[in-house]
Amino acid sequence: MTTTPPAAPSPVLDLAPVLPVVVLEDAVDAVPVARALVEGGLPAIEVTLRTRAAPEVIARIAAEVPEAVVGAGTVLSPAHVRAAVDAGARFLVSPGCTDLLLRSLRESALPFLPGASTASEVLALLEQGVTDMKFFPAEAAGGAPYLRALSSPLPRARFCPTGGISASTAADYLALPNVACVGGSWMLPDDALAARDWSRVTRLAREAATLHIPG
Ligand SMILES: O=C(O)C(=O)C[C@H](O)[C@H](O)COP(=O)(O)O
Repeated sequence: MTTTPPAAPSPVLDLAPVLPVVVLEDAVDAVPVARALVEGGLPAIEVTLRTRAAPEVIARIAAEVPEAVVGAGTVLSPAHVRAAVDAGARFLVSPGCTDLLLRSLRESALPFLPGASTASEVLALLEQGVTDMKFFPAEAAGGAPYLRALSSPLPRARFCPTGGISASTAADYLALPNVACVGGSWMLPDDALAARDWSRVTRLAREAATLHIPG
């Protein structure tokens, strides 16, 4: 049997109470969005690989917004890991995990947050030495009460719940002992992005950044 060293706890989880999830169709918006988020107090930024523009979005933020810590989300395959690393991503996030993906995430040498949503998936990651995870899709999978129920039998797992979380539900998650930060896109409403209303993004980011992490 091979033993794998434990994955280092992800410093990304400790940068701010909220990890903004950015989906951009046009790389021209990358730098203003990142600056708006950083100005609001959210330096860690997850750019999902769901759009064609995503690698360029990551590259521009990495090059032009040094105060930001930009990572890639929706990392589903070794090819995505390579694309994210090449673009300059500093952390990797996936909605779920497989052995193949976990191997590739480890080989990247970047901090990573693999997704899990059941006790068995969490246990499988713990067995691999991974303690920091994304709980996805957070609201649809059972929300804060579900995640609280996982904390008693699986106290070593630390989560960034993401998926369907809003400004009004984020605090419920942050009150849990097994939550380090929450992810979401609520500070980037579609209409604000369409209008390029960066001051509104900053305002929403600032509200998110001041959410309290108990203890
Ligand atoms: O594609 C992925 O890997 C994702 O990361 C999905 C995101 O977690 C959600 O799109 C963000 O959740 P919302 O706040 O509901 O927008």
